[in-house]
Amino acid sequence: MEERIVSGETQREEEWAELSLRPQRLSQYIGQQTVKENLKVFIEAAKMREESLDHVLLYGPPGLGKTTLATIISNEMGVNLRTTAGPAIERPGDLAAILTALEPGDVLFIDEIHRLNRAVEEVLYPAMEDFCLDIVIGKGPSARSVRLDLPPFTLVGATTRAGMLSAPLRDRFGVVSRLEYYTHEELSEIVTRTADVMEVEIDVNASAEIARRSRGTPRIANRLLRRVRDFAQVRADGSVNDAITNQALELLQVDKEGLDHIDHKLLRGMIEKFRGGPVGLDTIAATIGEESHTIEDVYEPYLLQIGFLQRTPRGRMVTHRVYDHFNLEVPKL
Ligand SMILES: Nc1ncnc2c1ncn2[C@@H]1O[C@H](COP(=O)(O)OP(=O)(O)OP(=O)(O)O)[C@@H](O)[C@H]1O
Ligand SMILES: [Mg+2]
Repeated sequence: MEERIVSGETQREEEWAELSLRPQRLSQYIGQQTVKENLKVFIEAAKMREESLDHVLLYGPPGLGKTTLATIISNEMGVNLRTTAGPAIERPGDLAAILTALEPGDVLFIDEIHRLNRAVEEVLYPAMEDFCLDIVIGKGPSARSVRLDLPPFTLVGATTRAGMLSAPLRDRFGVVSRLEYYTHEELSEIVTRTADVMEVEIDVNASAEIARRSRGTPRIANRLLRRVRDFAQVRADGSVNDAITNQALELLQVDKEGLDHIDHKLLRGMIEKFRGGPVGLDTIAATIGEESHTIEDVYEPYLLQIGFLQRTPRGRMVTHRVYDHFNLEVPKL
C-alpha cells in the first residue's frame, strides 16, 4: 500500500516529531471530553486509595491519541510507563519477564493488544485479575505449576480493532474507552498548540483550514501543519496564513474535506461504473485494484464518518454529498 499524506498511521521519521508534540498531562489533552472526565475521576480515586488504577482499554482509529493517553495516565499516577506491543510478545516467558520487572503501581502499555497470541493471553488473565503468574516448571509427569505474586500494576491496552479482542480479555478491563474522531474546533486547537510548540506563527484561518482537512485525526493535523510550514518557509516569510495553507494543501492534493486521490478514485469509480451503488465491497476492491480489507479498515471509515458512504445490505452506496463535492448532478432513478 502506498504512503498517503492523509493516513492516520505513523509514517517514516515521524516518531521523533510526535514525541515532542505529545501532551504530557490530562489538562493538555484536547477533546475526548467523556474519556478525559472519566479517567480523571478514576485516577483521583485510585490515588486517594493508594491503589493501582484499574486496567484501561483504549480503542479507536489510528492517530487519535491512544499512546498519548497511556503516557498521560502514567504521568498523572506518578508511576513508570513500560511500553510494548502485542506482536512483540512472542512467548509466555517474554510476558512473564516484563511483568516480574514491574514496580508497584506501574503502567504497562500494550499497543496493538488484539495481536497477542493465545498462549500469551492466557498468562495475562491471572496477572490482570489476581496479580499473579502461574508458571509450569519441568516437563512431563514431574511438571508442576507454581504461583508467583506480582506487584499490582495497571494494564493499558490499545487497539484499532476492538472487535478482534477475545471476550475474556475484554472483560478483564475495568475501564473501556472509545476514542472518537475530533471536531474541527478541537483540531484547530491542536494545530494552534502544535504551532506554538514548533514556534511557528499561524493565523486562526489557517489553523481552521488545516483542521477541516485533517479527517478528524490529530496525527494528520500535525503532519499537514509540518508540510504547510515547509511551504511557508520556502515560498514566503515562514508565517502560516490561509493563502499559503490553501496553496500548499492543493499541491499536496488534499482536498477541502481531507480527501486524497485514493478517496477520489474510490468514489468516482463507484459513480462512474456503478451509478453510485449499492455495490459490494469485493467488486469495489477489484475495480480500483485494492484489497477488500484495506478498503474496509483504511479507506472507508472516514468516508462513512463524514456521510460520503453508506453501508446497505446490498453493498456500499455513495450519498448525495459526494455528488455535491464533485459538482456532479445526482442521477435520476
Ligand atoms: N487529544 C490530543 N491533544 C493534542 N494532541 C494530540 C491529542 N491526541 C493525539 N495528539 C497528537 O497526535 C499524535 C498521535 O497520537 P497517538 O500517537 O497518541 O495516536 P494513537 O491513537 O496511539 O495512534 P496509533 O493507533 O497509530 O497507535 C501525537 O503525537 C499527539 O501529538
Ligand atoms: Mg499509538
